[in-house]
Amino acid sequence: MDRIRIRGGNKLNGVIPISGAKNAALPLMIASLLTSDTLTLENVPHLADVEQLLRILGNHGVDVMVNGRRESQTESYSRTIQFTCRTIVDTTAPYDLVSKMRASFWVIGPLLARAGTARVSLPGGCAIGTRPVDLFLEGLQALGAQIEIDGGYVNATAPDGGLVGGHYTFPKVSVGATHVLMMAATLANGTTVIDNAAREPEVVDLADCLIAMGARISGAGTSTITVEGVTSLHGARHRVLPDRIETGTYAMAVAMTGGDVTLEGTRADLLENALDALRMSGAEITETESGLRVVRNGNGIQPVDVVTEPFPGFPTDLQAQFMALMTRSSGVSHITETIFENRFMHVQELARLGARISLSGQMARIEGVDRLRGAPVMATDLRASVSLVIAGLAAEGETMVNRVYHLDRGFERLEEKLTRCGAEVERVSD
Ligand SMILES: CC(=O)N[C@H]1[C@@H](OP(=O)(O)OP(=O)(O)OC[C@H]2O[C@@H](n3ccc(=O)[nH]c3=O)[C@H](O)[C@@H]2O)O[C@H](CO)[C@@H](O)[C@@H]1O
Ligand SMILES: C=C(OP(=O)(O)O)C(=O)O
Repeated sequence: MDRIRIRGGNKLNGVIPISGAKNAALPLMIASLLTSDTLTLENVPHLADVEQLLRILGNHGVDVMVNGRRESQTESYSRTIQFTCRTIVDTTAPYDLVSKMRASFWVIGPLLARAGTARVSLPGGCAIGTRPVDLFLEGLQALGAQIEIDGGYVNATAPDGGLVGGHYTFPKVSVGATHVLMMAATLANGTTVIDNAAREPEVVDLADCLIAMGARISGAGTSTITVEGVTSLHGARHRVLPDRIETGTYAMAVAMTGGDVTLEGTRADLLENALDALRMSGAEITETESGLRVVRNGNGIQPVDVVTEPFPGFPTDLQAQFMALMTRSSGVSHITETIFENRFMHVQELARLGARISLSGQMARIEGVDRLRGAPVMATDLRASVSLVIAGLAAEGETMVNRVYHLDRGFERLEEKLTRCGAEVERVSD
């Protein structure tokens, strides 16, 4: 099981290429099920979750051709991948595949829309919460789907003539359920209106791709999305959105260590509230032609209170990373997690490095300390793992982050990207 060894104390200076977004690539890949033509995706990141989804899509009959190229170490590894699903050969998504990667549950929408039937394993929860799928099922029922749950599987059937356009208002914002409902609605008979839809940039990216495939969608990025069903979709070529969570993560790493780093291939509008919080903490962030320049020299880290919210609020996927930054602030800060019920597992690991954090329900109180000291720590989930790396970069001595398979789900070539900027970070394989 791989580990990551960090020797802290170095500033970060240089350039970090930002990869395609995991949370955009996954729904885009699943959209390939909606057409018998070829969907070509550019800038697909090399991530464990992407590789797992390739296996799942292959199980449904998607042919995959990777003609990206592995460039020198100084260039991004982004790949161009072609997906062709001439026929859906299997409408079952089995437990042993779905349980490994929650977003694979999202195939239920395209399977229903194109094949009229789907048997998809319930994904089960994960470290950060139970993560039910009730909103997915309610939304699909609003399009006429018959749903029953049996033996841990969702059995879904569309009406004989196919799904029917409907109106569904989400009682709470769900990114995945918005993706799924939007994809299913593209091939429904009639018009679908989705209210209280997720506004994340990844939803807009998926809508842009679906429109390129011939879908009729308006309102993506707002709370109301309208989809006018069509009889079929055709192939397209689409470039995966830059990863805003990776962007925010590395910006927080620079804010933590001090230094001057340009994050290449990303955009400020992807981060909204998170950028505001970073600037309030004392980081100088400016837009450049190639991306974002992050500088923190001299002045310390200011305490900042944040509350996680759906986009454009502060993203829950940056909560752990921001907490790591706040452990070295000059005062007391508060972080409130409103999206997931169990997303503070990094707290006890940060405490092993000397952080002073107390929890009261969904709120963490962080009292900044003058120094962190390296120690062995355990990654518990994807974003918690990288918060330990950020803390290790500023800790005195050596920090060993165990169970980095969590990290490999969502961060491409992290050690290389940090080492290029002066960090002492290496992967240790047992
Ligand atoms: C692959 C991907 O894009 N993952 C992201 C996606 O996850 P995901 O789409 O799973 O997260 P959701 O936006 O659906 O979850 C938001 C909240 O709604 C709840 N919920 C969701 C669905 C449902 O049917 N019932 C229900 O109660 C969840 O448990 C959670 O408490 O959005 C999350 C919130 O921005 C991010 O943290 C994840 O990184
Ligand atoms: C929670 C995350 O992903 P997933 O929904 O795939 O678990 C994440 O990207 O932080």
